[in-house]
Amino acid sequence: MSVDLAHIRQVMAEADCLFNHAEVEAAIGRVAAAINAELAERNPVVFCVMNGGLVFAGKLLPLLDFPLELSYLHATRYRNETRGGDLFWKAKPEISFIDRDVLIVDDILDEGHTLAAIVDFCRHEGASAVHTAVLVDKRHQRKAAPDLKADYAGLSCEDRYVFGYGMDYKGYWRNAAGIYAVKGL
Ligand SMILES: O=P(O)(O)OC[C@H]1O[C@H](OP(=O)(O)OP(=O)(O)O)[C@H](O)[C@@H]1O
Ligand code: HPA
Repeated sequence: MSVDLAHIRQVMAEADCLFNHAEVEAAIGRVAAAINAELAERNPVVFCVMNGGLVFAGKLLPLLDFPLELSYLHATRYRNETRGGDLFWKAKPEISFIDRDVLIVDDILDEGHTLAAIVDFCRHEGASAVHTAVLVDKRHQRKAAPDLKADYAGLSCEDRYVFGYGMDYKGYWRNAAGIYAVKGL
């Protein structure tokens, strides 16, 4: 599929900045402090949810000051689109986490189907406790379950399609150094 780079550039030029670099970094610092306070003695396996969780995990991990193991998994529901579909596992966890605490790190809790499915998977596969951290929780009433929340959420954003800090618009702008909302979405 060919990509219209002019459109991709225009989306950034017209986007609304919801959180600038300093605001996002401060939020990541707060999440790290909370995790340090609560999980330091739990010897967790931290799973970065690819691709979106990459930037958040990369910023968060050096701020955690206790022993942990790192791995990744890749589950996707959006596949470079702006609407979610069925969850598709591109890579299931390879490291054993039976009887271990697991910390799932992802960029965004939107409708929450992705996080809920990953949490179910980890519990089913024998994790003793599953903790969740997201950079952004999107505010709306369409959550997969009404009480669905992450244990740690850096920021709460309005109900718009957002990108930056790992989150993509059509596969682009995961590298944006702030969190932006697409004009009109
Ligand atoms: O709460 P939900 O509505 O389920 O959406 C959140 C998920 O969607 C995005 O992943 P995506 O499917 O786009 O895969 P990607 O991270 O590879 O872009 C994001 O990284 C979350 O994992
Ligand atoms: O608003 C979003 N932006 C980027 N990726 C996403 N995945 C779910 N919601 C979003």
